[in-house]
Amino acid sequence: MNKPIIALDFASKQQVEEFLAQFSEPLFVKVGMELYYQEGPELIRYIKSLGHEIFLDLKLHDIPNTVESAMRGLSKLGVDMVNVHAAGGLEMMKAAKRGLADSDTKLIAVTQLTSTSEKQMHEDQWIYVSLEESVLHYAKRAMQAGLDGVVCSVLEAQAIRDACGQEFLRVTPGIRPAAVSADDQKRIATPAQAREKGSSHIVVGRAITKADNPSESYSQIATEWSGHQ
Ligand SMILES: O=C(O)c1cc(=O)[nH]c(=O)n1[C@@H]1O[C@H](COP(=O)(O)O)[C@@H](O)[C@H]1O
Repeated sequence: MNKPIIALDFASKQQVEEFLAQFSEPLFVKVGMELYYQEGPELIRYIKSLGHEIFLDLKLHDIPNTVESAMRGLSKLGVDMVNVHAAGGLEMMKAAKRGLADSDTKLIAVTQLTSTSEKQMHEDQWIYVSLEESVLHYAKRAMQAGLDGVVCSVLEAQAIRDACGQEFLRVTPGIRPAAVSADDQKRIATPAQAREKGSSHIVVGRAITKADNPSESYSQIATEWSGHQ
């Protein structure tokens, strides 16, 4: 079972240091734009030096040439996973993969953000199919481009596994233990539902980072996710 990925949505290295000091085991952490735009590559090197796995979540979405060059730069960081927006298109996703050619970094594509409802997708994007159909379409395009998987919600994970196979990653944020509020997320599920419905990875931020006892919250979520309760 893959470790839950902890979203380090903090504003500074100091906050990251204080947070990570509460854990003794190797973790799988996600560095997103809030942190990376403040602390940059140096922070990635620091987290790697502690022995943690890293998902660098910058959600690239630009013309193919720009994305390829950006990925070539990111490939030197030696992170475990990076992402792009599938909405950038097949050519952009192929370009992103070319940029990572000399590294082992896994590349996944964001389908529809977990903060997006079907109604919002219709109103904002004028995509007039069901949300699941849109996510599935993006997943198939990502697979066609040679990517390793997608970011989706738990609600679409099973359909993607059926269509794209077990090896194609289904990385699912929007995870909320029953007692935690949904905040801005729309398509949410518990860690146990994620396991039952075919996620390959779960991403958890505030339910751990804002908990009174983050390490205890992490252990509970990891236990529920693994099914060994
Ligand atoms: O790519 C992501 O990681 C991502 C995609 C998505 O569709 N939804 C989503 O919430 N995320 C990220 O996953 C994390 C979820 O955080 P919490 O809602 O606090 O658990 C955040 O860092 C988001 O940026």
